Amino acid sequence: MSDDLLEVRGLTVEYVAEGGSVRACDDVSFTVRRGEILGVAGESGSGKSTLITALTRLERPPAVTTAGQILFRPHGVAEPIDLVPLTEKQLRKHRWRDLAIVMQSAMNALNPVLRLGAQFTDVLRHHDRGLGRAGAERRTEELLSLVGLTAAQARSYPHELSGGTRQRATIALALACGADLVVMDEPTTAVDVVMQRQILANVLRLRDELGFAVVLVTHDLSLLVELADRIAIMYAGKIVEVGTAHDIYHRPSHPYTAGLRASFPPLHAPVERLHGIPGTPPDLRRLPSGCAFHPRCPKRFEPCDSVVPRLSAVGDQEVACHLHSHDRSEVVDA
Ligand SMILES: Nc1ncnc2c1ncn2[C@@H]1O[C@H](COP(=O)(O)OP(=O)(O)OP(=O)(O)O)[C@@H](O)[C@H]1O
Repeated sequence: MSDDLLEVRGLTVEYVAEGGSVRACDDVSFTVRRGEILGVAGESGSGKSTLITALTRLERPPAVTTAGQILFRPHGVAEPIDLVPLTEKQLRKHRWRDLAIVMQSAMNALNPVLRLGAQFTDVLRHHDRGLGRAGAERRTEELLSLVGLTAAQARSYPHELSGGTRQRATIALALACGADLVVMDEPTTAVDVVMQRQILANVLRLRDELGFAVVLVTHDLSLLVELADRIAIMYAGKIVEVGTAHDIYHRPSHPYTAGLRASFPPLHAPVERLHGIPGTPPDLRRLPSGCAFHPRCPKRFEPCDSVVPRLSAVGDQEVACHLHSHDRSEVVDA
């Protein structure tokens, strides 16, 4: 069986409006291996949430996927499934069981009028018709204990629980059906830093135990460096660099990655001075010519304002930057 669980090819998502469309995800390609944690980072507006909602086929108008493939290879399936053309009914077969989602706010995922335990047993029994009530309750307890919650908490309504507890419950719910891929969009923004660390440490432990892969979106690069195996950096709707968490942190190749890294506190050293990236991300309706980052880039040179750099391999990383173009003639001729 292929090691690649997910292979995204040329995914393009546009927000369609009368005055013109905005391409918030532009020809995005990457892979997610079985059991790996792939982080996606970038400033606000870079297209992270757009990518995630398209990936899980949850985008709604005005967002439209206009090109690309999302090839998914869940367990027990011989040929990869392209999620892009599937109908909602076809997708339902994969949701929870193969592909689970943890959204920014746990309140959106949990039904406010159902006790926590009932939501778990509903999901479990929907996906396993042979599972009796007692079996579903036992499994619910197991799942809640995985994230440190008690059977007593299963009898609570979501509003009776703290934000952190609700978010842990959402993660347990996402794991209820043994999904191969769990997609998380800023899963801990609603909770304090201590709880954030606890929740993410839980995700890491569960991943080691259960072997699911995670696509984790956050603007917090230092958090990803601690948690992710590989990191994809987005800027203006494009992936500009992908590499191991170690390389992204210690040897960033794209000047944007280097700037993003410098704007976060060091992992294990006192904070001295943080250097932000000058300027702001571009308005996607009026993208700069060439590399979208060039107006903010300290290393720009002659091709940068006229030629869009392509994502290409540089050692173990992939980088879209003219500084790393193998073939400068390609840059000059284009
Ligand atoms: N509903 C919408 N209608 C039109 N354009 C939108 C809409 N939502 C997002 N966009 C456009 O897509 C861009 C990317 O937005 P997206 O939410 O995917 O970015 P993000 O990286 O997730 O940002 P954040 O970290 O703030 O959530 C925005 O800058 C905006 O131009």
